[in-house]
Parts: sequence; C-alpha cells; structure tokens
Amino acid sequence: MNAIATEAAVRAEGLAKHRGTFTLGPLDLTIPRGFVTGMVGANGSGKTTTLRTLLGLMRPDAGTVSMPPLERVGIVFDQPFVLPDWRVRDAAAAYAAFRSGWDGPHFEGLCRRFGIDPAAKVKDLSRGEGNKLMIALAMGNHPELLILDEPTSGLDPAARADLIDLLREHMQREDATVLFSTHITSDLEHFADHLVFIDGGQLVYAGTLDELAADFAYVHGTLDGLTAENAPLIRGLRRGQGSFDGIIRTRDSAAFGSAVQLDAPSIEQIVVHHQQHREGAPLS
Ligand SMILES: Nc1ncnc2c1ncn2[C@@H]1O[C@H](COP(=O)(O)OP(=O)(O)OP(=O)(O)O)[C@@H](O)[C@H]1O
Repeated sequence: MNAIATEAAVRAEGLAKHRGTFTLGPLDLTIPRGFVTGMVGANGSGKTTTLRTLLGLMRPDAGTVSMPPLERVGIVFDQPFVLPDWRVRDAAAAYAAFRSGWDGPHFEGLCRRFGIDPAAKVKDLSRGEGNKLMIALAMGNHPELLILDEPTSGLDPAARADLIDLLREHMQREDATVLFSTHITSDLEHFADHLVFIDGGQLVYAGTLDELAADFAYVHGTLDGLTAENAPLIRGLRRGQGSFDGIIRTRDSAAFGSAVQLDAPSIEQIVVHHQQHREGAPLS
C-alpha cells in the first residue's frame, strides 16, 4: 500500500505517560484509516497504556492525539464499562443513550451470533461471554474506529476465529479502522495489514506486515555457519546444541553462506528474538 496516500485514523505526536517506574514514549504513532493494525509487545511493554492514553482514558503527561470523536469509537478493554447487575439489554440501552447511530437490530444480531441471551445478567456471563458482549456493544453503532485490547484473550479457538471473521466483515461493510493488541500473533498474520510493536514503552516497529516480512529474515543453521563477522548481525541469537537461530535484516543476507538457511520470519519469531536482544538498536 502507498504510505503517502494513507489517511490517518489516529495520529499521536510526542505522546508520553509515566506510570510508577514505567515510561511510555515519547511516541509518534499513526494508525492508518481503513486498515487493521495489530499491536504486539511483551507483558508490561505498554500496549494498554498506549491504547488508554490515545483514547484519553488516561491523561498523557505530554503530546497530542487526534482521532474521531469518542462516540464514533468502539472500545473493548478487559475491564468492562458495564455494571455486573445489569442485564445485557440494559447495557445496550446505556450504550444506545450516548453513542450516535446505535443500531439495535445489529446489536441483537451480534448477541444471537455470540449466543448471548439479552435477558442474562452481566455478572452471570462467563469470561469469554463477557468479552463477546463488550465486542457486540463496541460494534453496536458501526463505529468508524474500533480499539480492542486483547479481544481474543479468554475466547476459545472457535470464538476467536468467529471474532476475526466478524472483524473482517466489519472492515468490508464500512470504511472502518481497527486497532487491536494481542499476544496471539497468529491472529495478526491472516488479518492485520499493519503492525505496531512496542517494547519497554518505546516503538520498535510500525509499518505494514508486508514490509516487515520483506525487511527481516529468520536465519538458522549449524554453528559452523556462524562467523565473527555475521554473528553480530543476528538479533536474538540463540545457540543450541550444534545449531543457532535468530533474526536478521534481509539486506545482511549476503553475510551468510550457503550452509545457513534464510526463511520468511513469522511475527512471533521477530517479537521473540527481539525481546531476547533488548539492548539492540531499533528494528526499523
Ligand atoms: N496503576 C499502575 N501504577 C503503576 N504502574 C503501572 C500501573 N499500571 C500499569 N503499570 C505499569 O505500566 C507498565 C505498562 O503496563 P501496560 O498495562 O500498558 O502493559 P501491556 O503491554 O498492556 O501488558 P500486558 O500484555 O501484560 O497486558 C507496566 O510495567 C506496569 O507495571
């Protein structure tokens, strides 16, 4: 895709937030309109802090954010915005009251699809059902931007696949933008267009998955393929019994002989090897 022609759904400049000893940013971040962006990073790397700060649910210490008005943004976090004693239909009424364009039949259809009884009390839903309710509420007014913090955690594999299908349909039906964080990188590989990778509160990589796959290679082979010249080019070098693996920039491929294998990396390989190489320079 053409980065120059891409419009921003969300733009943050110099965004910074301190939480205890943790510092997020300062981050410059653009989430392109009309695409799916996945956010990855280790536990405690700052994904939730980034999403909450972007949304203004947490006041940034510095920086500016531009995004659509909040009533046009669907939000899913693990802490629900609904009261445990409410019934599902009460939660929908509360959402309908403050979100423009609420589509009751659409919400009810989502509940049917997710097997959620509108008469059920929120506190009686299982964790996965509660998750699905938050997703149905977030999507109930066809939001132009959906921000979801680990929406697939707590869902069984079939429900995860269904959620991804639903988000795909949402992307087809509307000129929508989705930003979601996840630890399940396989959810990204077939669904996301862009990736934001955060580590230690800093942006490691932001770009398309296609660019990521083209820029990096997964290198592995027997130890005799490692030399004093090529070993420093490997990020997250792991030495096993007689073998090694890691991630390199594709432009450094020539430093590796024919005994070494180079493959297209998975997102998981890039994330895992980066985290094993924390003191290295940024990937991008
Ligand atoms: N209330 C708080 N007070 C102080 N520090 C906090 C608080 N909440 C979070 N933090 C710190 O902020 C950092 C970032 O947390 P955040 O929840 O953004 O990470 P995350 O990437 O979403 O993690 P996870 O994948 O585990 O959900 C962590 O190091 C955490 O210890």
